[in-house]
Amino acid sequence: MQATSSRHNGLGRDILGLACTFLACFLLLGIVTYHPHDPSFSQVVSPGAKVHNGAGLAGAYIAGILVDLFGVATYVFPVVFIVLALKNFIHRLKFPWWRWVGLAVFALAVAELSSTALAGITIGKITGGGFFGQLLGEWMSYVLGPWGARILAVVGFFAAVQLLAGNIWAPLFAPLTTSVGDFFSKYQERSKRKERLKKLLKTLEKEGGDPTPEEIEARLARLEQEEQDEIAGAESYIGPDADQDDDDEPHPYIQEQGESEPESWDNGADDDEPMDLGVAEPADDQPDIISGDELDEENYDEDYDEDDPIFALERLRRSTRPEVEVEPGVQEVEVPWEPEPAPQPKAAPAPEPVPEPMPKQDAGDVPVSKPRASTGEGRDVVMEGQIDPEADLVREKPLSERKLKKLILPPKDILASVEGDTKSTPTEELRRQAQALHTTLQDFGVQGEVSAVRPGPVVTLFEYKPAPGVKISKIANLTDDLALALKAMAIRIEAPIPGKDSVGIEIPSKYRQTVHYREVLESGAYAKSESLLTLVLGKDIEGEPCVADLAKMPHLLVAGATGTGKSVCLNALLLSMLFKAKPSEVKMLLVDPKRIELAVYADLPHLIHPVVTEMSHAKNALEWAVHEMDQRYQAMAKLAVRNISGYNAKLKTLTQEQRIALDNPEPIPYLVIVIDELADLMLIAAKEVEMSIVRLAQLARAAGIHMILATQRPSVDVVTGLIKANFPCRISFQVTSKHDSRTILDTVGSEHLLGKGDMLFKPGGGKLQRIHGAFVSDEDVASVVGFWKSQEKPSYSMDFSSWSSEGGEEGGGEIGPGEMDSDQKYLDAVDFVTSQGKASISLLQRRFRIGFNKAARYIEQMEVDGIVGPADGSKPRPVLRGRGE
Ligand SMILES: Nc1ncnc2c1ncn2[C@@H]1O[C@H](COP(=O)(O)OP(=O)(O)OP(=O)(O)O)[C@@H](O)[C@H]1O
Repeated sequence: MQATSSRHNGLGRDILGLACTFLACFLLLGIVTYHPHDPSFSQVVSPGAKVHNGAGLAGAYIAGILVDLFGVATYVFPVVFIVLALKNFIHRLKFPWWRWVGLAVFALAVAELSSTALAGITIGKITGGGFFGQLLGEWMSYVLGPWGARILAVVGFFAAVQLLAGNIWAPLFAPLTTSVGDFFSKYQERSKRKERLKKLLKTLEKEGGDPTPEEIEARLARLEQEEQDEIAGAESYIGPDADQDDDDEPHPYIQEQGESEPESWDNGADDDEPMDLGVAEPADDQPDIISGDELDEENYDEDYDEDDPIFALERLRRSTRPEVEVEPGVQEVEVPWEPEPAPQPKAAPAPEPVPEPMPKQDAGDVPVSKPRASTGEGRDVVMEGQIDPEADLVREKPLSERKLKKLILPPKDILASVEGDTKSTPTEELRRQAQALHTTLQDFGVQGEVSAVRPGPVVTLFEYKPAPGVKISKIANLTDDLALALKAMAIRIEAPIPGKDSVGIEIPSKYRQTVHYREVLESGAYAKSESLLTLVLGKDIEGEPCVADLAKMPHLLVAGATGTGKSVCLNALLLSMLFKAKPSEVKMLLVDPKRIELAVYADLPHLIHPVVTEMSHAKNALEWAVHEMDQRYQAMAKLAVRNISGYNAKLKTLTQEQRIALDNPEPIPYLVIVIDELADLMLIAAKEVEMSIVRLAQLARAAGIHMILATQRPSVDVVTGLIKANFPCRISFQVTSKHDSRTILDTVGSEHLLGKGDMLFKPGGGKLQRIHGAFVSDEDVASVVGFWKSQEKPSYSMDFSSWSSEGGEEGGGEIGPGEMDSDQKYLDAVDFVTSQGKASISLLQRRFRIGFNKAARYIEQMEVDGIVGPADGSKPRPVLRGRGE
């Protein structure tokens, strides 16, 4: 039936492919051996005259008519048939419509050009553009003029080549655009420096005194550093400039992620480290701009400009320079900003609060770093040529240095290669099963016929069309009887199949195939999905890859009996995000009461907190998430946007002044909260946990916060009605009873699943879908996590052990004047805001790496102490006095 028809299809395609191959060869032969003296439709030769064409009389006639009509462009015709032949032979070969358009435009452009601009051009024995070329040329010259027509034809030619061959021009012009870009950025930097120096000289003039050139240079360097700090402060999350964003675009040939870079605000560096930006740029650029090369004797004389402050400084330097012969190298050393290229200057933030330093051998522990027997290739965690060939070296380097490297997404081949599991049930066996099914149903008094058989990787779907008058509930109730009669482990009946007049009977296949995670990851479904939160689920019963978008769900509940594939599924879901999103785009909060299931994710840079294993901390974590959601809503309200994508998009359009006026808003990454065992969490504080989860589930979508909850106890005290009402998307693995299935999916069915990742997926509002979960091994998980760890350390911004007390104190009790005088950090914060002349919560959060509550308390205390003024909307507060004044 189905199999037979697909075999017929395959045969038909093969025959068509052969026919196209013949036509391609025949045409090519006819065209290449075309001779103008051969007979054709437009030329009669005397009978018995010799035919020169290699394809005989037929070739002569066909080539003749084609050459008359298309001239040189005739050569395109064999190509058309070659493509058609390949398309029939190679099913996966894609030749989309725009390539056909490209081919047509190419032929027209060639025909036009060979009858006008390149008239007289001969390829083989074919000359000119034929009838159509001539017609097109004349018409275009009439409409656009001769030159206009030529330009359009040339542009058409190049456009056609681009359509056919992809973007080949960009790499060709890349060196040119880069050098032009470099030239302009150097020019810009130089002008900025001139401005700065002008201002400084004016200030110095006002101040009086007689500074030495070295002092001037030192002040200039300081000034520059301060400016960079300011910019870095403002852009600490966004990144210094658009260029860096562009740099982050993955290489199209390394990683097919054009598909997955919707938000370009990420600069690839650690967003929480403003000073890195300062360190990143000047090391190379500063000496270029001022010292050594540019101000040496030659340049000085050559580019001399009376008004140029740089030369004014050099004049001063020369006038005060001691008359001593100085070696050129020594002079370089004396330039005051030389020791500062990689400074940790005064505005540098406090060191990152990384609670547990990453053990050196972390990434080395990853088994994948060893060569794989299956592929025969080494699969180092850091792929050769993509980050650094020597992974160890990368790990040894200081963090700041590594941040300068761009973060790249893991390549898909970091996963173990999969071997095609192609053993499928023989057609004979399928026929026998269909017959047995038919007979058994007849035995139970159900009339009808098997209308289609669809074999899949794990189960085979038999479509059964009941005779008129048969109640489908009668078939649905026969599940166990059919399983017995067909000697099947478990049978699931879908009655009816949506949109069909049949009932689906799913019987386990004789040979169960494993759905490998890599297969689905490499499928078009995953590649095409642009969401950073695309989740790989597995394959449907017909073997089609299935992915889902967590951002749309917007939360997911996963339940199933123990040992049925939940942990593997969670790993697959987490990995799906790690293949698309950088730490600055998606943050994760993992809660793992069992302590071992998610332990492999420790030190993943996407984490905002080490994997939470203490349930009291997990409760705090959920409360924090609610608080974070409120903060995000406030931030979005400030920019008058409705969700985080709007927020991040609007941020990019803000000017520097607007940003400062809005208190330096920062881009908001997605936050994905994964709880591996909800039951354990509900045990300690069911009401509070439920309240937090429900609140998040109801509101967090717009704020970019999404939850994945897993449980092996799908009882009503864990998966409560309130939680269920707010989690429309659910996955159920095999469960032990109908009752559990109802608790999870509101319907029966998951008790008939086969375990080992076999699941029922309930999309929000949609029909239940049976999916065979993708299998991902622990080694693969470790490889991907190791890949990220080798690029960046986590920067934990939260501590849930102290969050509760911090939150508890918020707004609680009056703070007396001077109450915090013994808190050194508070005193530092006062000094800091005094030096800045303004104060805001986010400024303190960034500068001192403290939580929102603490920063808010500091600001409140400063207001009580009379150091800062009252709040004025979203503007920073003014500083009224310094400490001790
Ligand atoms: N998609 C899959 N394909 C093939 N086998 C799978 C798949 N998912 C899980 N398995 C098999 O099932 C076993 C149990 O899976 P897993 O550990 O994920 O179950 P679990 O539901 O998390 O169990 P527990 O609740 O006890 O932790 C795995 O060791 C694996 O061999």
